[in-house]
Amino acid sequence: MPENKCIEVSAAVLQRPDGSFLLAQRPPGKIWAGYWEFPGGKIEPGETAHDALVRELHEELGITVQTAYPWLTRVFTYPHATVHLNFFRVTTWTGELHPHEGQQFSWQHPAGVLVDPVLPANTPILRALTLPALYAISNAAELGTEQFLLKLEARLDDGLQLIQVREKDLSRDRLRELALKVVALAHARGARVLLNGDIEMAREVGADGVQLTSSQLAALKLRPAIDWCAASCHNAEELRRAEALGCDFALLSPVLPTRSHLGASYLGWERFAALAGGSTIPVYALGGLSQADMQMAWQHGAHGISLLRQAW
Ligand SMILES: Nc1nc2c([nH]c(=O)n2[C@H]2C[C@H](O)[C@@H](COP(=O)(O)OP(=O)(O)OP(=O)(O)O)O2)c(=O)[nH]1
Repeated sequence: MPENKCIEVSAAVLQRPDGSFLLAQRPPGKIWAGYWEFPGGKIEPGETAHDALVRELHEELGITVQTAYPWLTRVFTYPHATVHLNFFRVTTWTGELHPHEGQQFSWQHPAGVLVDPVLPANTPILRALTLPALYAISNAAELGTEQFLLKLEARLDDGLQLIQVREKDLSRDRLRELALKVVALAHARGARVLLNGDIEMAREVGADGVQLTSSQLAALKLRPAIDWCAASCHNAEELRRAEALGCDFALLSPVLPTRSHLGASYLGWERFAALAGGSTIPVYALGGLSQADMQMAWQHGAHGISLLRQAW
């Protein structure tokens, strides 16, 4: 088989409301037999990635896909070929799961996958699945620190899992103080915190990661050594840069007009979809949104949404 052969593949992250997803074991006789993967297969000539997904899930599992959101893509080179994987999140389907090709299936949770081994191309995909749909941005600037911390506690109790501390008006000392409190509250409830723009302080306060500003993204030659590294992007060039730097996910904004940038231009959902489509890292939609926009964001290729005022 020629080395440069690139196989187009569609794969489904079949998700249940509790967040668990289905993995399938590759059957004997196939390349990488015994390895666990997301159900799917090769795109046939003339098919779209979505068509192939629907066909494969019908053939392999006997189900009919009802809702499939385009999510991530990934190119990976195996000794046998290079694969271009198109991952969809499938949230509704009809029919009972029935293994038509004799393979094993297992529902797994993002917090800890218990089957082994998983196809090597899928490692970052499993990590991306640990990211929640909602990414909340702090708003101590408008609420005041005390009020913000009270609201944060309540949201954490409601299940908030990912927070960005972004307070441009605070002095470094006040920001450190706030970030330490946010990290303590969040970690007590298993939530993660990223600090905007300050890699050193993110480490100092024990944050889980850093949210790079677009100017940091442009200037950095290497991904900062910290568990989670996200980037704030506004166009295709910045998104490609975030992917190339090895960022774990991106924010893409502004999707809609926002109160903080009145009169500024915004992307709109079609442009958002064109930019986020084909991304190799999860993209959160940001700007002028509310929780009610989640479905819209998923339909346009977002991993989820990021909220500032509307989060609290
Ligand atoms: N289905 C699937 N394939 C994956 C995943 N990750 C990954 O690297 N791959 C690779 C393995 C294979 O090289 C390729 C899929 O090809 P395949 O041989 O399974 O496709 P198929 O089901 O159409 O098989 P066949 O009809 O040609 O036998 O993509 C994944 O999560 N799901």
